[in-house]
Amino acid sequence: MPSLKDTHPHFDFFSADSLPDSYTWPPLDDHPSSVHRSDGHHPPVIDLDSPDAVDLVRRACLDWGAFHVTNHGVPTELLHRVESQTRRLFSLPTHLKNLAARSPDVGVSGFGPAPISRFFDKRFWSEGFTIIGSPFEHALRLWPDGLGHVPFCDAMREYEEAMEGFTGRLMRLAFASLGLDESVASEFRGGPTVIQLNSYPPCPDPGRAMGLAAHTDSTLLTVLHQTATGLQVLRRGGSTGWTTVRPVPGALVVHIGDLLHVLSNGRYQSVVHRAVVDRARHRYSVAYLCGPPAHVKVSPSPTLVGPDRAPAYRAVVWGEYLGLKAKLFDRALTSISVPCDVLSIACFASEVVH
Ligand SMILES: C=C1C[C@]23C[C@@]1(O)CC[C@H]2[C@@]12CCC[C@@](C)(C(=O)O1)[C@H]2[C@@H]3C(=O)O
Ligand SMILES: O=C(O)CCC(=O)C(=O)O
Ligand SMILES: [Fe+2]
Repeated sequence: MPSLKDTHPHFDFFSADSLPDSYTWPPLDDHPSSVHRSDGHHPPVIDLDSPDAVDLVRRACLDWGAFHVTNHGVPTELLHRVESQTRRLFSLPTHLKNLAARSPDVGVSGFGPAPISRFFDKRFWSEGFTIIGSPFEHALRLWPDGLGHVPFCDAMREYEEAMEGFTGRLMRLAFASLGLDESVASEFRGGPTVIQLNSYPPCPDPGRAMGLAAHTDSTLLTVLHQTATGLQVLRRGGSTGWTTVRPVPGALVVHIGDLLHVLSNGRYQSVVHRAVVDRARHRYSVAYLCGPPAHVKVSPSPTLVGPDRAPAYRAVVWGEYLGLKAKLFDRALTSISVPCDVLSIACFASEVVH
């Protein structure tokens, strides 16, 4: 079984009093400690029970590709429990973490740097634990006494159930906001569970370290639970640089992923985001990555395609798209876009027919 040492030589984040060269990035000008923005410049907070929720979601998706949600129905007690089990997991000693390291031959689940880290020369100041399906097998290796894994697995299973309900509601809202039939959203429910636990230890030089580099998620939607500052988003079309998404107590953050970008034929763009780190605070985040069932093809919705609006992307299933992301990273979405010459032929053909 490969250990973390094989895939990513272990580095003790806590004993470092300066940044090693392999962790030193060019200065992050937009690090929250050096940027002070007005309060208006922030992804909106949407009350899911608001009668205007559909319009608010449409505006947020068009303007930001990200928003906060309150009244989401996920119990506060469960959010606390998931965060405390996440802390418990990352505070395990390295020799135990090595027993549950991600192994490329077996899959993506387990401890390791975020999979996209291999596209960068410099390392991320973070650790990740990816859960695909049940965490039971990995958790039993970490807590071999027969009981230690129970509170961790219970919290993750309950979170998964709560997220299935919540993302079902969100997908219906997103469909309605695009003018699509809400009932079709149910076809995209029930995909494999993917939870990404992230840990960002305190860092001696946060302005030159990167928690998680800029990326979009390969999902329909991602729900992020964060209680400390660190998430930043790029507002599409704006020239305003990185915006720090400060945690809103009790709210969950929602990101548009690449597959909703495809389904909406580019009307809703996936949000580019990253995580930065702090000098004093150890930050944790929990991402629930919502994708479609394995066999479901995602393509631009026929309702959003017409004679004047050709499909901008070809159909793709989640597994294939994840493979493209793992190979091409930020060129994955472009790799499934329909080239312009094909588009103009399609437009011409439809003009001839009509
Ligand atoms: C289903 C998945 C999405 C993800 C790759 C993965 O196979 C499991 C981990 C996910 C994650 C979480 C951190 C950011 C991200 C870009 C990464 O490196 O791993 C995402 C991947 C993704 O959305 O492409
Ligand atoms: O920790 C964060 O704020 C971002 C995490 C994230 O982008 C991810 O897990 O995909
Ligand atoms: Fe992400």
